[in-house]
Amino acid sequence: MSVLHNKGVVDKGEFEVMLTFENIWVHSRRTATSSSSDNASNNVSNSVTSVQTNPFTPSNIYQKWSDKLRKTVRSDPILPADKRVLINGVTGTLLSGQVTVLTGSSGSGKSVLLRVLAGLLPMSNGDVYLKNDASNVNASQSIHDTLPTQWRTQVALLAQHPQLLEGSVIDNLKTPYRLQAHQHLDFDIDWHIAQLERLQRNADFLQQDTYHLSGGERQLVNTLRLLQLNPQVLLLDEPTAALDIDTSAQLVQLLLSWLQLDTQRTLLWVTHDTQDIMPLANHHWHMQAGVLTEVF
Ligand SMILES: Nc1ncnc2c1ncn2[C@@H]1O[C@H](COP(=O)(O)OP(=O)(O)OP(=O)(O)O)[C@@H](O)[C@H]1O
Repeated sequence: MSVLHNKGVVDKGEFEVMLTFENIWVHSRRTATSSSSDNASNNVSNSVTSVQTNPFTPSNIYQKWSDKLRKTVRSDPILPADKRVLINGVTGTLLSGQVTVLTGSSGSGKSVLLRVLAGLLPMSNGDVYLKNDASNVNASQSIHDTLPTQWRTQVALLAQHPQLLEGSVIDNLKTPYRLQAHQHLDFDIDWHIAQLERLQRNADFLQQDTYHLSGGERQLVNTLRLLQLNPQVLLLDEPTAALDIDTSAQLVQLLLSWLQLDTQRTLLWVTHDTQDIMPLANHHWHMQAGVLTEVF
């Protein structure tokens, strides 16, 4: 039976709760309004109608298209700001040492959920709790009571499109240590060389210019840059989407070995390709139109 110790922290048998989220809602924030489109098209049409004589002049042809455009704009439902629901009251728990796979069609809200959990996107309602790393007892910290920079040292998001800086691979790997949140950690080149060996690359890779890296190699650098910082929760947004079969398999192995090396880690893995990671999944969640369901 589950036992609630503190808010957001529950024992789940042999596994510990690393992260739990409760009743999360996210609404879209619209910045452009339909009325401003109307005004814009009105302004154009006003200036055009003042010169109409020949129906085949460019300005009259423009007028025809402008009228058509205005009709299209008006036929759209006009939603007030904060009306569209992107995430619909979702709740879930990530357990230690476990891989949770999240599937769902394009635009269903998977990336939005990951960004909320990583503290990169504000939620309209709800809470996220992280197991308190410094404590042996079952206590947790809320995302609302934690500095974003502090939160992101423990809950890391591996984005779909890696952003690397100009310079060498090793320059990029060292970059996080310049941030205050990671200044207590030391860059460990031997760890990187060992990981590169597993990825069938030698130490020369560290000196390569990131400008010349392939999409797959960029993702590998991005992954190593995050893993070296030892987050408790790793959120993966389609990490193998741009990789060939071999590199994809290597990355899956790298991530799973990393997970198994410490019992205080968990993975939430968004994917469309259920062949690479699904056989290894402990849990499967599915998202549809912002609603999360547990498949197993
Ligand atoms: N910051 C934002 N503000 C408003 N709407 C957003 C924001 N981010 C995403 N959306 C919208 O939320 C919906 C869900 O987007 P999301 O990126 O989570 O989809 P996804 O399930 O990850 O899709 P894919 O599998 O294609 O990556 C989309 O309609 C998107 O346009």
